[in-house]
Amino acid sequence: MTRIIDGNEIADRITADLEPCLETLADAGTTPGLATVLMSDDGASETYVSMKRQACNDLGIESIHHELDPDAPADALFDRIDELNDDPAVHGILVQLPLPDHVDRQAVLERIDPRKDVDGFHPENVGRLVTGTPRFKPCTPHGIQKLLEAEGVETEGADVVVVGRSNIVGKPMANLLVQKSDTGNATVTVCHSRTDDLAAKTRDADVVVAAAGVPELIDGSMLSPGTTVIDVGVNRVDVSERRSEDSQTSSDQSDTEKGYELVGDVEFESAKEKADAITPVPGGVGPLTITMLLYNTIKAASLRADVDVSLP
Ligand SMILES: Nc1nc2c(c(=O)[nH]1)N[C@@H](CN(C=O)c1ccc(C(=O)N[C@@H](CCC(=O)O)C(=O)O)cc1)CN2
Repeated sequence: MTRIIDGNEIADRITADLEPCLETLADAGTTPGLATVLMSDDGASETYVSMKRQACNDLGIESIHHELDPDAPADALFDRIDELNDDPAVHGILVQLPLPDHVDRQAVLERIDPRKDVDGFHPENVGRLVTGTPRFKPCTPHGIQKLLEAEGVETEGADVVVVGRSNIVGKPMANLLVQKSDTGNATVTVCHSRTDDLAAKTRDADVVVAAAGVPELIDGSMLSPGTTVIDVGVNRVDVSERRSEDSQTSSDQSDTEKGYELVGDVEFESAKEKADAITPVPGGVGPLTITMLLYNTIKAASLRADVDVSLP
């Protein structure tokens, strides 16, 4: 029987375990603060930022929000980051990606004080991750590690295929999984758009992490029985397009109202027939991404205050 992994439930458990960390910090006179910066009018980015702010408010992390016009010059964003770097109430800074084309993303990420880089994207933090001394693990791959751990999926000696080589998910995921650690020790293959015979690679895997950003790239025919399938894709697909593509696909009422449907990088119905365990979209990896951002913000505050909060 295939296990459908409940990301919301795992995220809720980790969030509950973060509460005592906040109490310890409060006793030391610190309330963690997360600054979110949105320079986009993309609906998905707006949704993710508001989910992050809500999660902060629910847990007791101060949420400080900044919005910049997507047409503003890049310097406006650099100036805002400089202010947030200097603000003692801000422990973590998150610049929501993607950024407008005229803004140099790497320059932005490098402008953030690495001790406030709760995304873990600054080169200093990437270097620390690769060398096995992480400060902030990037939220989505860290969340996937937590999810595999919670589900009892052994990574030691496992063949893991990561599909996608982004700096946000694919590369840090591969790096975390090869580390000498209880949640690592895997043999990792990273596949991407130039990989020859992707299906041959995924069929050999014990665990597939699909993070290519291509709707339903992986289907059941590309998996062997018993695989654990982690779907990172959160693709918004036009409801009318989807209906005409596949008459069997049923969209619910709320999808029709929104005008789009969320589709993973995995074709869920066929993959479910082969997988031992699989994450759904929505309700799989996404909630963990938010929770691990809270985790990193608490870690940033505890490092600054020099207080051991015993993070879960
Ligand atoms: N600065 C960053 N930008 C982006 C990151 C990131 O980690 N840091 N990751 C992605 C998007 N992302 C977070 O920002 C994100 C994506 C999806 C979810 C999520 O919970 N999805 C829900 C469905 C939500 C919906 O209804 O649309 C789910 O899967 O259940 C959270 C965060 C790109 N940018």
